[in-house]
Amino acid sequence: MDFSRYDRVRPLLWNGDSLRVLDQRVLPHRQEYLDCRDHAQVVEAIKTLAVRGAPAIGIAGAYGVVLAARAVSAADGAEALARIATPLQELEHARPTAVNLAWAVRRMAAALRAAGVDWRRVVEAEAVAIQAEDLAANHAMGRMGADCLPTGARVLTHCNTGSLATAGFGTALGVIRAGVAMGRIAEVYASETRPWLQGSRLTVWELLQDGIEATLIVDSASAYLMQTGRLDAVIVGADRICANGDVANKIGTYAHALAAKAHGLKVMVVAPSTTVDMATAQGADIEIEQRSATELTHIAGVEVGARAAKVYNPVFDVTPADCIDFLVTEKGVIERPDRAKMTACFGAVSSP
Ligand SMILES: CSC[C@@H](O)[C@@H](O)C(=O)COP(=O)(O)O
Repeated sequence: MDFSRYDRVRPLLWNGDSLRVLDQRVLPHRQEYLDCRDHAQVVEAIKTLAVRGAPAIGIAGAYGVVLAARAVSAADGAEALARIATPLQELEHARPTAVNLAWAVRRMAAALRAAGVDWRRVVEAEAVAIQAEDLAANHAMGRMGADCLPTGARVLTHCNTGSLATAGFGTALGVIRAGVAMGRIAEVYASETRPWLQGSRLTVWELLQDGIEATLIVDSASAYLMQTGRLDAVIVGADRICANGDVANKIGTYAHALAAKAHGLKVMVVAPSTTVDMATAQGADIEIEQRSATELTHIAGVEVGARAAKVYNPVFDVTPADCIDFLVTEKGVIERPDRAKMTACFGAVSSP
């Protein structure tokens, strides 16, 4: 099936000299691209969420390595790598929870280390390959995930896992696009995703570009929708998937998953294998990013919270493996993931 009509948005455009980043901070009201010409601008774009979503920050990080490497002169790849140790650290640690970023920076470093005199060409080709592989993985996952759904499914998704969060098409949103195209999905609900509103600002906008109508709900309405029989499945992405199948994803995912289990609904997690981190044994070992208090106290720059309030703003949570019915990667679908099934599919450690 041809999904091209559902595949229009591109968050990252490499033009050979610079990385153009669709600025997600100002969507959906303005569509503006930032032009990143050095690795520091890429780091800033990742930290400030101009580019966000686990696979997308991995791809941005890869092009950040290209820009860092181009700024040095060296006889071969190994010498170039030695000269960009600090930029590599800055890129790898721009955000802590999504493993795709560290994975991509390490894969780029490995390519550079092995490259000879033509290292400039090699390093650019590696970043282009990372981006192309992510798009291909999303198309494959879309089909496989949609095949797991009953015809006429009514689904809820959280955060934004679409083209904006990836090379294109999306992970969980890719399954939703494919499911709509294949006639498997009848209704889509998107939770607004406090505090940064990835759901209401980005997911709803993306789906509208494709002519897919989504119904927006507040995050805390999901259990009520399940209780009143309006949903069949929850479909989400992931920022890091551990060796035992535990999944870190946007804060609120765990609550949706618990409610789904209490009401007998299916929970599907969709992510490329670049999100799998077999070196992290379990969810409790994942560093959960904390972001600024103003994300809660202000909305669109306007202060709405009481000034003296203490704020705690963890932006990811961990859904235990036993809440997950389907784990979809480009390598296939794992039902009820656990350590043995994860090891059989991904081996002991998957990072380069
Ligand atoms: C395909 S994106 C999967 C996840 O990265 C997504 O659900 C998510 O949690 C993104 O968080 P964000 O803080 O917006 O980068």
